[in-house]
Amino acid sequence: MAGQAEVEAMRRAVQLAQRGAATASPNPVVGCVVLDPDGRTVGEGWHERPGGPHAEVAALRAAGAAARGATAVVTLEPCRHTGRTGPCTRALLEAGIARVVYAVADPSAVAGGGAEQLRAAGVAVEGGVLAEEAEAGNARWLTAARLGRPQIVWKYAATLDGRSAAADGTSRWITSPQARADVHALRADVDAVVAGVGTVLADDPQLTVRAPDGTPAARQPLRVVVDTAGRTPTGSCVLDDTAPTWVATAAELGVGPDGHVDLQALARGLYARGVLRALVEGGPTLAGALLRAGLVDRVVGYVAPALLGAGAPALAEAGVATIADAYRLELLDVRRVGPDVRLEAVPRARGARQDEAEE
Ligand SMILES: NC(=O)C1=CN([C@@H]2O[C@H](COP(=O)(O)OP(=O)(O)OC[C@H]3O[C@@H](n4cnc5c(N)ncnc54)[C@H](OP(=O)(O)O)[C@@H]3O)[C@@H](O)[C@H]2O)C=CC1
Ligand SMILES: Nc1c(N[C@@H]2O[C@H](COP(=O)(O)O)[C@@H](O)[C@H]2O)[nH]c(=O)[nH]c1=O
Repeated sequence: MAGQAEVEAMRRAVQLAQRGAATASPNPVVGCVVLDPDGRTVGEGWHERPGGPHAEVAALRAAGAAARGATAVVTLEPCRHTGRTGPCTRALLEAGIARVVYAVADPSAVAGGGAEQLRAAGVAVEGGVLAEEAEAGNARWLTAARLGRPQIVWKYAATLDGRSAAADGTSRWITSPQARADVHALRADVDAVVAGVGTVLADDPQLTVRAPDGTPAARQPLRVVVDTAGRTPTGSCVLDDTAPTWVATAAELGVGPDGHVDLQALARGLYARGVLRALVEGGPTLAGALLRAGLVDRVVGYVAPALLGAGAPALAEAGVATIADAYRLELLDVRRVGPDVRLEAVPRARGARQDEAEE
């Protein structure tokens, strides 16, 4: 059982971890406190940026010789892999740490298993201390690590009758400037903005984060065009130099069951590029295919009080033939944005009706 001093040290380590909140991505935030056998803090550290020292290494450096026989209290299970820096398990062993207390297990295939390795080397190891607090501070990274892919948010803009373009293909603009500013806040909060080549051909979108006056933000997410045969025209706005762009083709990723880009490979490819959360901005065909592939974790809909009566629906074929197969979602949030309504929802298990789900 972790003693009082260790629990307090973990609380401190959770705070320290947050110092890396703005800079650690795509790495996790991690904090570490080294306690001597009397429970006194002899070193503190946190992970600041990818390529920089891990929290354990920073704390061990601060502790110096006092680390021998001491306890390392760390918010994430120490890694056992060599990435840009060496494994933390080795650093802990070399420093002579006698006991390791961690909060959350490392779910990643390459880095996980550190606890076992330390135990095998004779270190006393205890996990799960203040796990909830540490988990909350690292939710984005942990979700992606457990899935082995980014969290995928599908955003669409539609009229009250559920259309995302008019009969002639025009769709600028369905929603208000206020709603579109909200979309730019969504973009600013993700690592990639994804669209199908159909949207690129129809809209020539820029897919960047911009202020209302058009000024691009300093930090831009990766732009991704899902484009089986590489039809993205040279000169497309999405290929300008405002932000990096990945044109994801079948030549690179292979084809999925429907003959287009393999979407599971796309998801893994995004993760490999450090994308922890991706925003899919259509169009309806790609959104339907992602839903079928089980690759939509959250939906954000902007609904404008307008009617079209004809034109493309917000969502095309998604593998639903009968009402029992409908995707049912749990509504998390509904609010007005200017004249429009913004809805946020998460998919539930297929086929679960609202009334059944409430029983
Ligand atoms: N209001 C809104 O929120 C939005 C509206 N729109 C509107 O939607 C329309 C464009 O729709 P749409 O053509 O459906 O656009 P999409 O962006 O969904 O592009 C569809 C294309 O993506 C490519 N693709 C690559 N891999 C896959 C895959 N695994 N599954 C499915 N498609 C794949 C396919 O072409 P290929 O196989 O050749 O690669 C496919 O034709 C325009 O009118 C635009 O204005 C678009 C976005 C948002
Ligand atoms: N029409 C429509 C949207 N369309 C989405 O925005 C993209 C344009 O991005 P950009 O060129 O960066 O401004 C477009 O290709 C499509 O994905 N979004 C909305 O919030 N409201 C709207 O009414």
